[in-house]
Amino acid sequence: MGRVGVLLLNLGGPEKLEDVGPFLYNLFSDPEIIRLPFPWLQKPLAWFIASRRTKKSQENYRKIGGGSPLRRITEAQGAALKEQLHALGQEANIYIGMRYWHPYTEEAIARLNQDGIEKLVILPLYPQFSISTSGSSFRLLEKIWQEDPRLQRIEYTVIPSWYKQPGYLQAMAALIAQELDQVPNPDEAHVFFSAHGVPKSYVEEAGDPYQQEIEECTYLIMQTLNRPNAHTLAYQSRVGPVEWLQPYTEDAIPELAEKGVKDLVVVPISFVSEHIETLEEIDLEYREIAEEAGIHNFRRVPALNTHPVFIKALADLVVDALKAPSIKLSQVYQMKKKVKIYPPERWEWGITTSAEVWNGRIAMLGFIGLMIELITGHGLLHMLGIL
Ligand SMILES: C=CC1=C(C)c2cc3[nH]c(cc4nc(cc5[nH]c(cc1n2)c(C)c5CCC(=O)O)C(CCC(=O)O)=C4C)c(C)c3C=C
Ligand SMILES: [Fe+2]
Ligand SMILES: [Fe+2]
Repeated sequence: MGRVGVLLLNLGGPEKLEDVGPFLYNLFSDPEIIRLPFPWLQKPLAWFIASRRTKKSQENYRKIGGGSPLRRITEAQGAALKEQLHALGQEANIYIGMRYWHPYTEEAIARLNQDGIEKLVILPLYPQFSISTSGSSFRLLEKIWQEDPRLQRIEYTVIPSWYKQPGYLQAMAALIAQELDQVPNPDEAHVFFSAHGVPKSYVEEAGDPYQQEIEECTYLIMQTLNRPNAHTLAYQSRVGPVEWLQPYTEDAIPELAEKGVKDLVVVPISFVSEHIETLEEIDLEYREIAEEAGIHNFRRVPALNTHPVFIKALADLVVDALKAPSIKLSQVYQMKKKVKIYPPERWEWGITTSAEVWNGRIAMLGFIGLMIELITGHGLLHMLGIL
């Protein structure tokens, strides 16, 4: 086998408070994060939303020490993975490609090109697939691949999602068990899975398999845990005015308290590292909601970070992927069957899918304009500097 590389894909996070604005701009510039009818509107709207959100987001990052720990943790995961692969007899270089902050995916690709990597495993650090996370990174990679002929010589394979991997499930179950055993009556504690949300339309209209993969993952973790505890799944971190997957974490916690739950063990399920949504949103915001609602024991299961069973699971995924028939970037969306590739782009006359898509887009544009006018007191054209 030639020189082997593993490309770890992740979201990225601002390292300093000054990074928050440009990080948010990068995030909202992604059409997989805000789906807009007209591409030309993407950048101005990204700038607008990022400018409005920066201050509040900076306050949250300040509460967790002034920046995201994501880069440091992902680098530690990469180093541990390299060591574990070596122990399994598989030498490999590890590359980290972040979607919205340093080290960017483009930088990782430039480095693996320089190193002369001949065989590459693309492994997103998201256990479940979503259009907005792994899907967005895969789309970016497809574009980079098309533009760089050198990459076409690399034999690569993609791991689309891996939430069923036994080692991953065991590591999650071990961390949950450890937390349950800290409460006075472990069997009475309620296990509360809090997944990162996505807009409901991603699942219902665009066919994102995310909700189904999260639900199945929750079920598999509870089976692996093999304890009698009751459990709930809810979704956190909603952004913007549209409906996201329900129930929302901030509503589900007081509802459980009302039903008499006193001990709550919260499990962050969509992400394998500590980040702002665990350290700030769960540990500070949801804890306050829970305590006000009468929950005595609020415990949060730590993220997997460099848990040895988890790192072994990642190494097993890589070793298995190197042996299996390769999966191409263009195949991922076919495998995640329900995902529609893109809405039809060409106009067709009559009551057609295309007409409905365009009607929807025009309505959406009107809606965005109205929202901006309501929030700011100025019209969209005024905001964009056109009027
Ligand atoms: C699997 C995890 C994630 C999904 C799904 C996801 C979808 C999604 N996110 C936003 C908007 C924001 N996300 C932000 C930060 C952020 N998001 C994830 C993970 C998922 N996002 C992580 C791990 C992080 C934190 C990185 C870090 O700095 O530690 C932010 C910025 C923070 C803030 O201002 O609240 C935004 C905004 C949307 C709109 C979306 C689905 C469409
Ligand atoms: Fe997010
Ligand atoms: Fe948040």
